[in-house]
Amino acid sequence: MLRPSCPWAGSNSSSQWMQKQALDHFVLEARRKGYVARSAFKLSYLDDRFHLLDKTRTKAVIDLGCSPGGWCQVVRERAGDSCLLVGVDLLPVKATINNAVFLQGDFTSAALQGRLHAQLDELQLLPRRRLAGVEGVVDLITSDMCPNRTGGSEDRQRIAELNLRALQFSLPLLREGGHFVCKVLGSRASYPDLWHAATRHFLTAQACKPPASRAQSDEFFLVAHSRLAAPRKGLSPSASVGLGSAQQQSQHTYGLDDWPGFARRRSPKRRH
Ligand SMILES: C[S@@+](CC[C@H](N)C(=O)[O-])C[C@H]1O[C@@H](n2cnc3c(N)ncnc32)[C@H](O)[C@@H]1O
Repeated sequence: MLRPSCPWAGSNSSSQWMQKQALDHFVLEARRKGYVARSAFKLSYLDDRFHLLDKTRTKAVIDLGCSPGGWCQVVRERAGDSCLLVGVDLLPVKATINNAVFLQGDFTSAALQGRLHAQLDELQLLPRRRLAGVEGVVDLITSDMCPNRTGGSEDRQRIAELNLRALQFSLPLLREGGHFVCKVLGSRASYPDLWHAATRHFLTAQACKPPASRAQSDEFFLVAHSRLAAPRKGLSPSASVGLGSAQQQSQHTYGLDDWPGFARRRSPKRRH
């Protein structure tokens, strides 16, 4: 959402946010390239760096927290039209994406997860039984989900819990060699359980800050690359595989998200 109407304009923080958006390089670039959100450049960067998407190999992607649809646009662009794409968000998706299924609701609710499993079943994306055991078939699961932020340390805890649930949900669905990416807040110390699980189940795990992620934000992305056939044993929570700089991470304070959910809820119309 690039140029929202702004019924709440007048409060300092929202007009500051609008000013920042108007001048922002990535907002202008997103508008030029037809992305519905500047966040598209975060996934593009992560893909350039970690090779998550491929036109011939990527057959199925799940995007949690997908509204307004910037990441889905990047998936469609980079994985091609035949890649199955399922998105979930509390809010409706604004982008028009061919051959994609969107489910609106709270990812953490049993009802939404039931609908999601039914949808995955219909698309034949549920784990398959093989002679050697059960195997997932999804190539990439992303989560840019971010609960509305209060600015306190509980934000980090809430997103860490949400991410852990997303990873627990994702592990059985991902094929061997598949990837999991999620937005994290703060340094690795803010999400020890998530980090531990990522390093056990994937070949590498790295926290990365794309240039499109605002410098004043404590947002990073955890990229868990290449799901292992079986989890590593005996890895302590402090073990590091491809660890980003914790010192660099801890310099960042809370900042604004891209066109955050609470704002979109108040202003459903998008103007071009
Ligand atoms: C930063 S935005 C995602 C932007 C998206 N990646 C894009 O490029 O367009 C975060 C989204 O997470 C969604 N979200 C937060 N908590 C959620 C939950 N429990 N279930 C589903 N969606 C959630 C919000 O509604 C919001 O749209």
